[in-house]
Amino acid sequence: MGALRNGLLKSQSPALPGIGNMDSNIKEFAEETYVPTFAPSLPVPNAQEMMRSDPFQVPERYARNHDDMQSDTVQPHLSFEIPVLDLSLLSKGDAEELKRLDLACKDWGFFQVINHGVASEVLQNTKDVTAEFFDLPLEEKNRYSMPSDDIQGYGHAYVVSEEQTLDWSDALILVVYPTQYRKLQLWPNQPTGIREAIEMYSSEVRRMAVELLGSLSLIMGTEKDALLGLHKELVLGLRVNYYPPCRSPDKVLGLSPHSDSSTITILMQKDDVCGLQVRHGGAWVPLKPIPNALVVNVGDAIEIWSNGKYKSIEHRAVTNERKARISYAAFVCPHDDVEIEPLGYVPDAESSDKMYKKVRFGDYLRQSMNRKLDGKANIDFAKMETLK
Ligand SMILES: O=C(O)CCC(=O)C(=O)O
Ligand SMILES: [Fe+2]
Repeated sequence: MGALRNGLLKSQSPALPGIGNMDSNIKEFAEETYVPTFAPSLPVPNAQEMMRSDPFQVPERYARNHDDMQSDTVQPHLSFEIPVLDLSLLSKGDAEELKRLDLACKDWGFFQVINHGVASEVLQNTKDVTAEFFDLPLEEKNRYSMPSDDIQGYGHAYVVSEEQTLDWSDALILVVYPTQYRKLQLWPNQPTGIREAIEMYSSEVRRMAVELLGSLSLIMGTEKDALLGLHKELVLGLRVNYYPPCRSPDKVLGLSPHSDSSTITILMQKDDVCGLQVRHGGAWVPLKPIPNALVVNVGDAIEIWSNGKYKSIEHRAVTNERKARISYAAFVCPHDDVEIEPLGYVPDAESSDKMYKKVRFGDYLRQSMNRKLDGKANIDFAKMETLK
């Protein structure tokens, strides 16, 4: 059975202590249920504690190559060119806004979304309660540590060797949808209300994702519900990134350059600290937060489905000298068993030749999670041999 290749079977969902009205959303599984695991990651020191114990040190494992860092070009004046789209117009099928979406996905692979319909209280509550989580003593947070075989829980992902340069961040990673994939033993219980906040925020993000998939289907020349249907089941993983300040921000990176393996990623970030940078024309462009807007980026799955018309753009996070930064990346993905390949009828596709072969999404995702974050290297797995 393909679905069981990378997962595990459990006969019952775990107990749900203190989860309040979330219980009603969770089915009782009398039968065996597939719950996927993703990839192992080597344990590394906690970045927040490291900073707390000695704010002036940058241990060798975190220090980036000086020449590489110096040769990076950052172009802050281009920040204002990153498109801002209105979801309420997109959802109504507004032709002009759909055209702008097409350009945004072609030229930038990144855009900010306003009028998305997620109440500002929901955004703020999620930010407040998760910030409180990261302020808890390490011992409390470690109750939700990632197990040795998976990257769900609190810890670090994508660490595959003792030699690789480490990112200046910690993360809490949880699969939220479908509900039967939840590993609730890794969902924090503290501070009060954190589970409900994650549930509420994720359900809003999922609604947004469905609307965006509708608009993307239209600009890809197909029926509005086509992309959602292709997912078989919408999988949503939430990664909350905590970037402690760094007194030498030019020596470290919060998150190494990478593209996301998802279909799309919906990202919330703190309004008052800049950190996200997007690759554009060979330079890095800071994505300046618009209060209450959410950021969306094209993931590898859309690049493959659109035969390269829409590109999953490399991005990275830099650290701030004084302020911690928290970002919330919701990765919207197809079911593991979905086979993705160029759709074939995307208008104005870059090439009429197929640039990507058919890949099972679960295999694609796991090969990308079993390596360090490394620019656009993931997508080679799906490239036609002749194009590698
Ligand atoms: O912190 C950010 O803004 C970027 C996060 C990100 O790219 C990710 O988690 O994949
Ligand atoms: Fe990312």
